[in-house]
Amino acid sequence: MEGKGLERTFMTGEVAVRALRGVDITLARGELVVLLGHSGSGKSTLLNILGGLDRATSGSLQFEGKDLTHANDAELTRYRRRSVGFVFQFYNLVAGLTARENVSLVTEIANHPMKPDEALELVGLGERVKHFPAQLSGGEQQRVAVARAIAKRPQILFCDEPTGALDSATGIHVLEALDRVNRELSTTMLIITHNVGIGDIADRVLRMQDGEIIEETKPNRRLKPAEISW
Ligand SMILES: Nc1ncnc2c1ncn2[C@@H]1O[C@H](COP(=O)(O)OP(=O)(O)OP(=O)(O)O)[C@@H](O)[C@H]1O
Repeated sequence: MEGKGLERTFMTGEVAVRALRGVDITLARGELVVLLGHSGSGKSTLLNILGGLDRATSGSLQFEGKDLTHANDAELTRYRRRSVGFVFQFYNLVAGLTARENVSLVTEIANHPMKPDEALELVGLGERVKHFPAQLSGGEQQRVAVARAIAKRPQILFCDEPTGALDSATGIHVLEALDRVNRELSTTMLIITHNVGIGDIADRVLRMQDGEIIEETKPNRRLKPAEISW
């Protein structure tokens, strides 16, 4: 996917906040990219635009040869539904449903979904399918959220601070689940974090500041999540 010259200005009363100031970004198929940056640098704004949750004020956006720049609401909804998965900091699971049922919410409306148990197996929760969210740790709940996001086999997964609410040891299990999904399903991934250490599990690291990408690095070797700490 490719964004060019992306700008996003928010108007709050008379005040204009330029959250994105001309971002060029390309995500190759199957690539795992980590997006670093301090609070307020524009990471979530960029993710929301790439994921079709928001529109750029100017600039262009392409996905798999399709132009999303001028997509209407129905086209953006179709793009999100068919092609995109999201994982957010807070897991947003339905408390009254088991892990399996939470994943089924998505697989029932998708075109070629995995079986819920297969998705839960992939994130290491094969033994927990009948548990309710309250019976799972924070890291396990986040892995259910990952299973839910990938069960419809999206081409691209956007993760906004997926380990933000977790301690390092638990967060690593979530990153292991993401890493496995990326390798086994070749799902393209963009992971937002302000945790510099997480950059070591990526194919490529981008750093944002004041609405711009100011640095791009390619680690010599992509580390396994178990090899990092923060
Ligand atoms: N809906 C909105 N209305 C007005 N201003 C907004 C809105 N969303 C974001 N902003 C502003 O845009 C800038 C970038 O915000 P954004 O949430 O993208 O940053 P971030 O890097 O994701 O930060 P964090 O790490 O805290 O989530 C900030 O100055 C923020 O206040």
